[in-house]
Amino acid sequence: MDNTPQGSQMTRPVGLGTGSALTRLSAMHSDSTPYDALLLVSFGGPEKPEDVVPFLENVTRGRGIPPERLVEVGQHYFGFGGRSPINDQNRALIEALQADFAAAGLELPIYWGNRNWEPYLAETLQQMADDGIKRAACFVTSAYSSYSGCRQYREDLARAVDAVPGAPELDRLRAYFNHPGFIEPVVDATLAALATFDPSTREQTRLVFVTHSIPDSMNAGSGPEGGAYVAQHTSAMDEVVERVRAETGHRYLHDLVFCSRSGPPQVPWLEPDVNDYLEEVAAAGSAPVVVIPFGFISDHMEVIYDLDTEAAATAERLGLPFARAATAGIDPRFVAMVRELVLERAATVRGEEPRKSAVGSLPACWDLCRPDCCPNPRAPQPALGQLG
Ligand SMILES: CC1=C(CCC(=O)O)c2cc3nc(cc4[nH]c(cc5[nH]c(cc1n2)c(C)c5CCC(=O)O)c(CCC(=O)O)c4C)C(CCC(=O)O)=C3C
Ligand SMILES: [Fe+2]
Repeated sequence: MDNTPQGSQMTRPVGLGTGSALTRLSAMHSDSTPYDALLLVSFGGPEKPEDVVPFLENVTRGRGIPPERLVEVGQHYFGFGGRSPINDQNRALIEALQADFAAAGLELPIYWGNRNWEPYLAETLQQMADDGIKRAACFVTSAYSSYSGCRQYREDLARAVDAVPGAPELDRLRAYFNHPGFIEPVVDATLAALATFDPSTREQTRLVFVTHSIPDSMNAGSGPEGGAYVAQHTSAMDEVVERVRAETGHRYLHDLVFCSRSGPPQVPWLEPDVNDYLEEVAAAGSAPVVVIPFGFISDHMEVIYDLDTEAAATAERLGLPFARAATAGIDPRFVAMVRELVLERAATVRGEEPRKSAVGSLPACWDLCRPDCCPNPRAPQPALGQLG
């Protein structure tokens, strides 16, 4: 599949020396009509110890998480001073996006709202309404399709719109697990992690692709045909492995594994858990491991606790050389991807047929979800961004 990035960097006439042509081109490639804002939609996290319990209550309301699991997860947060890294990472992403937009001549204010912590989505929509925002594109900080990463955010948005008279119209941008702006930073992070290992044994390394576990049933219901969560991760993983092969000349052994399982033990969730997987690697004769948290776009608590703390300790105990690949974070390619997604969707809404960048075995994701896609595991609720 063609993977040339779309956008101004390709068509900019370098060295033509005609300021007006440059200006015209950049304006043409930065037409975000009909959007007058971008809304960053995220999970939210606690910022101080007193926030931890109310945050966890928000996350788990009515979800049947056993109390002992909540105590355990609370400890993860308290271990880091009661502060999740996620809000600061979203602040950094917004700053990077503002700089990227400005450099591209895109004048679009950026707002931020969360599911589980301040700033809550409804407060932000109120601010947007007060500022006269009429229609906004929504970038969700989850790259893959599942109830938790897709529909639940669309339900959150529908509820917030409902609560705010005069709220702007909202379009959720497509899932981006296979956008080159996401895949390329993961490839480079994997290469950088591999480079920390001794060249003489480097090719024995296992690439351990890690994402958030979800219930098997949630995976089965994800996407229009079901199974999209695992299918999208598998496709992204295969693409990264192939690009690493192209760079290094070696096709590394690799697997898709999971972290952060919660929920009652009798309910099956996606496996293997990363720690169990490392045990298997050790039992099979040991190998260096590069842990690649490609299910997360930045270093969330799952990454700094479940991987950097827990899985790293497991690897150490087992004597496996361990390196953790960086997340996309504010890599300039990832930041530019957000801009491309806004402009792509804006063009689609205007009735144009923009090129939709996607790499690997799956096409670019759909803009609007089918009503039966990623169903709510409890009871159906109104959700934004679907067909019909
Ligand atoms: C697919 C997925 C993503 C990726 C998509 C996305 O990014 O949205 C994600 C992200 C996140 N999950 C997060 C935190 C938590 N998730 C929990 C619980 C759960 N997650 C689930 C799934 C996912 N979660 C599920 C099926 C549950 C069971 C309860 C339920 O059905 O909803 C719990 C409860 C305690 C526990 O059991 O772990 C916590 C505290 C944070 C913040 C981290 C930080 O502070 O940096 C982030 C970014
Ligand atoms: Fe979660």
